[in-house]
Order: sequence, then C-alpha cells, then structure tokens
Amino acid sequence: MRSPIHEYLTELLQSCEVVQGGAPASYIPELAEADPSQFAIGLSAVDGAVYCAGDAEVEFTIQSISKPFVYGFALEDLGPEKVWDAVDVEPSGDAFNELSLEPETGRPMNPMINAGALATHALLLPGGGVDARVERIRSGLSALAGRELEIDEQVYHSEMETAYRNRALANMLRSAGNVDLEPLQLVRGYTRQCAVRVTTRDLAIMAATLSNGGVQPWTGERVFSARVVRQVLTVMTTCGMYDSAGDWLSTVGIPAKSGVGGGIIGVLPGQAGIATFSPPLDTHGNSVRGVGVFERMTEDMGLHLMSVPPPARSVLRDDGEITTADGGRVGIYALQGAIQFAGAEWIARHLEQFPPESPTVAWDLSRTYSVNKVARRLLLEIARGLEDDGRTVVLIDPDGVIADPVIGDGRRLRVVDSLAGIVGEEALRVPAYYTSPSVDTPTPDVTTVE
Ligand SMILES: NC(=O)CC[C@H](N)C(=O)O
Repeated sequence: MRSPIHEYLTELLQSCEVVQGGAPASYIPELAEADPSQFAIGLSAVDGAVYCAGDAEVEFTIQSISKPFVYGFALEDLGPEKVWDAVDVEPSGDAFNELSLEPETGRPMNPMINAGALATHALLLPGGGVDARVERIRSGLSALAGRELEIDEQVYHSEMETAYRNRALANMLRSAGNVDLEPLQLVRGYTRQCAVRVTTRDLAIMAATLSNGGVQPWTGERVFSARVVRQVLTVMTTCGMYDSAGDWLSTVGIPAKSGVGGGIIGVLPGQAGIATFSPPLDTHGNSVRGVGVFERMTEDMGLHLMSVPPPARSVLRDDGEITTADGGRVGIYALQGAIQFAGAEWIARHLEQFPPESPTVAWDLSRTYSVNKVARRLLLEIARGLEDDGRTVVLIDPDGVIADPVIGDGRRLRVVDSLAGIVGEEALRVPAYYTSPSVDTPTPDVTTVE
C-alpha cells in the first residue's frame, strides 16, 4: 500500500510549485547562487516516521533555523536565569537584522532576531573559544538530526565577506556591555552556526524532536528537557517569523522558524515536525513556497494550535456493574485517553452528580494513556471522597499510570492488573454476571461550585 501521507505531500508539493515570486537571499553571495527550483517537504511523526517529497536530500545551510535550537542549548547549559538576563522574550516586530536593544533593560528583544541570537551564541561555554562554541552547536544540532552534520565552509566564508550588518550588531552588543567577546570572533562563531548543512529530512526530524518533548525519536537521546522545549516553542511562536509573526500565527498557527537558506520548520507539539525547503524568499526573509505549503497544510490537516480540541467528556465511560461470585457488586468505569485538568474535572462532576450505587467502584485505567499532575491529584481526591462515602475504590492499572495511589492519612487504593483481580476469573467467564450493559455517560449539569 502506498502511504496516503506520502501521496498527500507529493500532491501538496505539486500544487505549490505554481507559487512564484521571491528571490534567493542576495546579501550572502553564495546563497544568491541557489537553484530557485529546488523544492522539498518533509514531515516526521513524533516516533520518527519521516515522509518526504521533492528534493528532501539536498543539503542547504540551516541559517536562522539554528536560533531556536541554540537558544535551547543555552537554556540547557546555563539555566533559565542566565539566559533571561542576556536576552528578553518579547516579539520585536522588527526585521531579523534590526539594530535594536530594549530601551529599559538594554537586552536584545528576543533570541530569534540576530541581536538576540548573537547574544545567545555568546552565552555558550563561557571562557571557551570560537571553535569550542561552534562545536557545541554543531554536535547539538547533530544530536537533533540523528547524524553528523557539517559546516559549509564556502557559505561561511561568503557570508563573512559581507557580514557588515552582523558585525555592526556584535559591536553594538559589545559596546552596550551585553557580551564580552571580541565582536569579530562572535560574528565568526555565529556565522559558522548558520552555515551548518542540513537536508529537509534532517529538519523534519529535528522539528519532531521538539514535538516529541525533546527526545530524538530515532536515538532515544533526550536533547532538551520538556521545560526547555516549552520555552523554545513559546519563543518560536511569538518571534519565529520576525516581523510577520502575527500574520503567521493567524494563518498558519504553529510554532515555526525560517532561515534565509530557504528552509522553514514547524512544530506541532505532540504530533509532528514539518520542514520545507525552497530558496526564493519574501521581503521578510521567509521562503515564499514554504509559507504557501504551511498555509495549505494548516487548512488541510487542521494544524492550527488555536483550533479548539474535542471536549474532555470522552475520558469517562460507564461500563455498568458486575456481580462477583459471592454476590458483591462492582461498578466499572473506564477512564480513557490522556487525562488532563478538563478530563479530571469532568470525571469529578460526573461522579458527584451520578454517584455510583455499587459498594465497590473499579476504575479501569487499561486504556488510559497518561494522567498529568493536576489530573492525578484530582482523581485521588475523587477516590478519597468516594471512600469517605463508604465505597471501596479499586484501580485496574496494569501499566501503573497512577503509580503509588495514596489518598491521604496513609490510605492507599488497591491496585489490580485486570478485572479478574477484583471479581475472580469465574465471574468473567459467565457474561450473565453483568447486570447492566455499557452505557453512555450522562452529561452532568453545569453547576457553579463556590
Ligand atoms: N534570517 C536568517 O536566516 C539570517 C541568518 C544569516 N546568517 C544572518 O545572520 O543574516
């Protein structure tokens, strides 16, 4: 069977080929030579299944797409305070190479514009030289890509020849006391960072590593902590597309970063990493065809982060009551999916308004994928309430999604691996023991709880 996803990407590529306009970056002579017809799309699921269409194996320089990753390396290596002291997280609405510092604090506005990216680069390996910092970055980007990436010396030298703007920025940072590196050394390091060669396939898996909460899907290496990923994605969302960030968030609605090499990455948290490559750029420095692809994908695939997710009520299913061999009655509730605050709130309200009649209440968690911190707390509170009302709550929790279910006063819920652990094998073999079939959970009233 041909993958419908591969077919979709191929069709998307073809339909966006008609998008014309823009020109390869001309301020870096080597980039001006790029073949404007090259075009690729890559998509990686969070488990590392990658789908590509077009010229996905062609290498080009990562350019500004390095910025969110290097920001992540700085957060990992130095911790949030030091990074925060050096660079703010406010969208600037400025072009990527704007000579600007925040008036009140003197910091660059954010790590996605060049001023902030230079300051972020300078944070790495304090006391180390250019080569050490560049190697930290090259090896970190390689860990994200799952293969050894190399620096394009030609693009590096070409950009250095005309890097007057970035030299001005580095001098500005040095004179304002933001960095203590020699400005030219800083520009050298940053320009090498931008000259790391990647393919569209690489970018898709690098983006998917962010979608996957910081763990590279192929190698299993945790490159970023979940907290760092959250910060990186936040800054990508607000600042990643420079002076078109608001427009991008309205039309596409996913955290993204572009580079003047023609690449764009997009990160759909928990779902997929997306990458495009096409050298002609618009006036903001974003790939024209890349923007077109992302706009269409959002429409087709419902990717926009602000699209309202399905309601939480599907987390609870009332599976009726079962009678044990010795006549005991057990009410069974299946808790399903990923339970977060809204799901746990629904369960609490449901059980309050439709209190289980059975003396024993079994929560079947075998289809529960995850329970986050707040949901865990709420569920244990609900269980305690039920127990205080004279019921016994038992968890059917073969995978331990609610590990160590302590409900206070040293009380702990009983945990079994399967329903048989509660009612005995015998009861399960005789379907007639079920006294009521699986029913839809009725909708509880909306009451204001003060
Ligand atoms: N937007 C970009 O990709 C800019 C990166 C480029 N190396 C520069 O600093 O000018």
